[in-house]
Amino acid sequence: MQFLQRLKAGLSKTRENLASRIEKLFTGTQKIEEGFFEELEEILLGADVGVTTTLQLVDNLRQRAKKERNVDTSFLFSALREEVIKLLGEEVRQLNLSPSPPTVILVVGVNGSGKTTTAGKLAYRFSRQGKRVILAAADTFRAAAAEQLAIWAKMAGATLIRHQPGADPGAVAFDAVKAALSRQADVVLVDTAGRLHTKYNLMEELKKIRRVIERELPGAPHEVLLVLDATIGQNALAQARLFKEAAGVTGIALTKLDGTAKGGVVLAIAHELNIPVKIVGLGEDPEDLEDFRPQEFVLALFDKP
Ligand SMILES: Nc1nc2c(ncn2[C@@H]2O[C@H](COP(=O)(O)OP(=O)(O)OP(=O)(O)O)[C@@H](O)[C@H]2O)c(=O)[nH]1
Repeated sequence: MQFLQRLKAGLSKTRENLASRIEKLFTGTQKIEEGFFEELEEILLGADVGVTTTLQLVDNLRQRAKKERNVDTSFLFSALREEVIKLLGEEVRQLNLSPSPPTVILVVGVNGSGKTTTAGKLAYRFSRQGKRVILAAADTFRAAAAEQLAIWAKMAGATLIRHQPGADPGAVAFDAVKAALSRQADVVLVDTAGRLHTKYNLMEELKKIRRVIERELPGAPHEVLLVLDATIGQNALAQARLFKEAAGVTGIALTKLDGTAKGGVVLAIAHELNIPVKIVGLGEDPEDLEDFRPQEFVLALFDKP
């Protein structure tokens, strides 16, 4: 319940954008005609659900309406919710943890998306579960990134592995995995750079970090978590496509869902990228991280306050 309340509060701008307009449309409609579906399309597009996903959702509703004898708005409202849950998948998708520790989680994404914060929050969460955690500052490009991670490491009670600014990020990842093996750590979180001189360099560097990790610990990284900032809406999709190819992303952490009007982008991510959203960020504090629960997300998005 707490998650739902927090999500509802966080998504209040998206809800204003989506839930109240949908409610107005559904309560104000007497007869289901094409205009109804067109308006629904417009509302979904306005909440950053994206063209492809919106067209698919509304088309599914049209088909369902055709099949029913007595179509009314309450039928369509439940159908819409069902379709969205189908799209997101009903299950909560947990982070992949290795049955034999350490688990290595590579955290990737562009600058400012919330990578360091998410790595820190995860470290905090794992520590609270009694796990031994190593945080690796593989963003050696930006000196402040390691400082920021050091603060999180302290807060979480995690061990920090860092090198000098400008050092080889692969070497940091190497040391972190080695340290995890020798100290019998449970989880290694590798925070990476979000910007280099070129996109090409960044992607090559991520591949290299992956190779180093794989070589040191076969089967790792067990999770490549792409951090996306929900407030950028549809632009998150382009970023995700880029990282999906280069880094072999296995899950998404969607940050800054608190206070965005563009929460509908979750639907587009689920539909168009086929990468599960596993984690959501709902603020800047250590506890502001939750597993993504699709059913509650849909409630938070569509239901009246
Ligand atoms: N409101 C809110 N702010 C967040 C969330 N996650 C991260 N932030 C903030 O977003 C800003 C950027 O986060 P960082 O973790 O530094 O992002 P980064 O991707 O590591 O960026 P670089 O370190 O520059 O590569 C910081 O001010 C964070 O506090 C969230 O879920 N909600």
